[in-house]
Amino acid sequence: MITIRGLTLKLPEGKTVLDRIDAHLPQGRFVAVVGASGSGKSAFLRCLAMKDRWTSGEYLVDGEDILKAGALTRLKFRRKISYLEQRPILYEKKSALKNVLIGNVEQTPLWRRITGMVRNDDYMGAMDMLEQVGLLEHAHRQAEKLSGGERQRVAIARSLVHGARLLFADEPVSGLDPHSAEAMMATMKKLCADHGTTIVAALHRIELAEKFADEIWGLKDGRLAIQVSGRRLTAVERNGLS
Ligand SMILES: Nc1ncnc2c1ncn2[C@@H]1O[C@H](COP(=O)(O)OP(=O)(O)OP(=O)(O)O)[C@@H](O)[C@H]1O
Repeated sequence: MITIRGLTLKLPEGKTVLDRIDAHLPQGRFVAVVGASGSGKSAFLRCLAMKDRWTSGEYLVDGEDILKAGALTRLKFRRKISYLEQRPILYEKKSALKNVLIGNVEQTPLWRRITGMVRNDDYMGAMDMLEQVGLLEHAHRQAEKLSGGERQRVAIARSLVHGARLLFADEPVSGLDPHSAEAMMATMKKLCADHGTTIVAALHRIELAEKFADEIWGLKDGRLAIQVSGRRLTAVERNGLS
């Protein structure tokens, strides 16, 4: 269980981007973060992924504040989390499988990186991940020949293959056609339900959040204005976010 207490992010010039956010993030949940442009969705995800330094607050992981923990505890936590960019960069000439295997590079000894030799375990792990994101049949297709949705799924597989259990995805379906966006949302939902991965994704489209996410967190001017679970937003809640 992860608990966020009083997460605040202030910019050096004084602007408050995130304002005393409190939330619980249980394992295996698919959380959609919605809100108007500029409400703080990206900043929120970047703070949760520990890419931006919190101005104040507590980030409790199984009861321990990870922001105050020792280097080893922080490192262990960082290994469990992954951050997916809006437009992930893939090695265009390499296959989907190779791209996923590259996710393991940081855990690969130098001599194997140089020789390009892949351990059987890594190969199986990458193929498992491709299967989980529904891309097994495209494992050997070059990245440049994949559709936008397929590329996003390669990126998800790559970000989870090294054992991350917690994925923060910034607008993972932006730029995808409606069908691919739905397929991507279904893939993320399945990763949470079947594999216990916890996913927090920023989304522009509330109807996608309502259809696929377990919880919807609504940001308004850097504050967590709405937290709903298992239901659609009311008209008042929707209007309040815009
Ligand atoms: N490093 C920064 N420097 C200046 N302003 C920033 C910085 N980071 C965030 N902001 C400001 O903080 C607010 C929140 O930005 P953020 O990108 O998190 O919003 P968002 O909800 O993700 O928006 P969008 O949906 O347009 O991507 C915005 O007003 C933005 O301009």
